[in-house]
Amino acid sequence: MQSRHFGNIGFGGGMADAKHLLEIASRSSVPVLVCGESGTGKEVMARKLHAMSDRSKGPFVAVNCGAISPGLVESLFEGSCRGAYTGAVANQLGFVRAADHGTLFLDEIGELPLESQTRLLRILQERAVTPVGTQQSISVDFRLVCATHRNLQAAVKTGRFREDLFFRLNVFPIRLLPLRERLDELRAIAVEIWQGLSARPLSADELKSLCRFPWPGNVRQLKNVLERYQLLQNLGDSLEEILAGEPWDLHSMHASYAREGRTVYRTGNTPSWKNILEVLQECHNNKSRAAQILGISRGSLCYQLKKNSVRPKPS
Ligand SMILES: Nc1ncnc2c1ncn2[C@@H]1O[C@H](COP(=O)(O)OP(=O)(O)OP(=O)(O)O)[C@@H](O)[C@H]1O
Repeated sequence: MQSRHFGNIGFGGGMADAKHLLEIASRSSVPVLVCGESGTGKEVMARKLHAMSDRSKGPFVAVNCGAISPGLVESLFEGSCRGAYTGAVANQLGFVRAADHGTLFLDEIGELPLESQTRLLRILQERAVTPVGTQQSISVDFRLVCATHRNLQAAVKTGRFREDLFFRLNVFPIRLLPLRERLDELRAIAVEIWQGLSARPLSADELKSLCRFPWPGNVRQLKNVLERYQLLQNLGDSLEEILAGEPWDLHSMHASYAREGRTVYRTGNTPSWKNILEVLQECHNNKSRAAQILGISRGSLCYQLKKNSVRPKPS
């Protein structure tokens, strides 16, 4: 369980639309579900929502549901009294009561085992907990914010997530787009992060370099790169060099883009030979589709294939 102060991360960078939604959500205590790929800033959102709400003076309790073992859910959420089970040497408040008059942030809610989902549903319905080892039901006043990188609706369809719980959580959904889909906002986010690292502003060339990459790791990856750059620039490393050394795991991104029929490289840069081969494989050698994903014409793709003397094998 963590209960941390809200850092100095603001909304300057690329969160204007989300800020508008947060302003609406902050005026009430309705449950909020923040969806988005890993690193898009879901926890940042949740903390900001708490800070903007009239619960800001209360606690913000963040729980990573993916890290809880099913056997401990009951006591971790509802608390326990001393002696309730072997090893219970002291009373435990539990996550829910720790968030009393504040916000309970359940990160990776899609990872919560089914059995634990039932328990959470009951807590939400009753707005109360019963600590392990007691018969006493204790009312709690908390605001619930959940986050997930999973498609919970799909998880409901496959029976992996309870439908009734989904509807309880999905009252006010906010979707954070991957950074590659808000490249126009990338500059603002980069400037904001960089301001916290250096007194020197980022140059136009540096910003241009940052915009050339698709950032599969989203804002987290951008932040890591900028932090590394801030440390290494004094040793003579250029931003280009640091970017070139990044492990760009584009594979999963290509796969999802191929399914959705969208383009990976929107910034006009020429894809590398390795990327061309990966995308072709992903598209089962459908050249039109591969060209679309790569953001180049079919003719350019055929030229590249010819130049490298490769004939895609029939799939
Ligand atoms: N708008 C932003 N401005 C500055 N930094 C940001 C912004 N959004 C996210 N970050 C930074 O990016 C990193 C990842 O953010 P966060 O943990 O909120 O993402 P997440 O979507 O919750 O990730 P995960 O799903 O992996 O838990 C953090 O270091 C955070 O400070």
